Amino acid sequence: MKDMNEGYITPDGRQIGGVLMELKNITLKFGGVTAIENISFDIRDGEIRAIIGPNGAGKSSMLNVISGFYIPTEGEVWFKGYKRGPMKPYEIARLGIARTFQNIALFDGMSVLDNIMTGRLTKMKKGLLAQAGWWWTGAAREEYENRDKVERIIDFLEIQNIRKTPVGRLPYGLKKRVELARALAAEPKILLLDEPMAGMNVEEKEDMCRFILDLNDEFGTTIVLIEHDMGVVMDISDRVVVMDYGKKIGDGAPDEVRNNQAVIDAYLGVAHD
Ligand SMILES: Nc1ncnc2c1ncn2[C@@H]1O[C@H](COP(=O)(O)OP(=O)(O)OP(=O)(O)O)[C@@H](O)[C@H]1O
Repeated sequence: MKDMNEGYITPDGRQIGGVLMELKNITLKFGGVTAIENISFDIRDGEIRAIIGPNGAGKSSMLNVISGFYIPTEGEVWFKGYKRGPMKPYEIARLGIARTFQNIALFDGMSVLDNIMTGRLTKMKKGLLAQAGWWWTGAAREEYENRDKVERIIDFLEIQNIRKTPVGRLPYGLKKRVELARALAAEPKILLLDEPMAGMNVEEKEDMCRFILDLNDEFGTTIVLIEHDMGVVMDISDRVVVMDYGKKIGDGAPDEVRNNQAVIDAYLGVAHD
């Protein structure tokens, strides 16, 4: 990879920009357990960045540090050139960070459309009083705009035909797609995907891969994903961070990481010294 301060061009010809988020010497401890030990890496504008590693390596913990949900025990997180302090969930969303979860977190009784609309809550500027006088105060226009954005996402993810269906009735793969739609509704700068293909069949995985690549392309969204399916990771990621026992053991383009001996050993379960 070339001069990282200037960004870089991917093998498929996409221009990746400057540093969007920098994680500096991150350590995270839960009592006596060190989930992350002194890890540094950056996330660049427009990049698809994967975090991989065996079970218990610390990947979810790292995603929670990136999202601002966990405050690291040591180290700093810089986002868009500013050092980030403790934040409330709505502040995280307003900063432009959205995520999906390992276990689907949707409202089963609500329609697909209403679930996706909940993803726009942090974008709504008008308060309840304005909603009461919604026509005069501009709340009506805002609602139309919100609906418009949501409809665009529904079209993009090809879920028009289920927009009125309660989420609880959908098969697993479609629920995951609705979760993605809800995260996109917040128009995030960085989208965090925690095992987006887990539990999917081959066809659902192919669809999800296509949507991730397309949304990165169409909306310019930077994506950080944790994924166990190595084929998927190597196919769609620009750069990969590899964790093992809370440490970073590799970082680079898929080909570099694939040929890294420490990574091969970690995946083959070679004993540590
Ligand atoms: N809230 C917590 N309290 C205590 N220990 C935790 C907590 N969260 C994670 N850990 C521990 O931190 C380590 C890293 O866990 P983490 O879930 O981040 O790994 P992971 O790589 O995401 O694993 P998996 O692939 O199985 O999801 C593990 O030893 C785990 O038991």
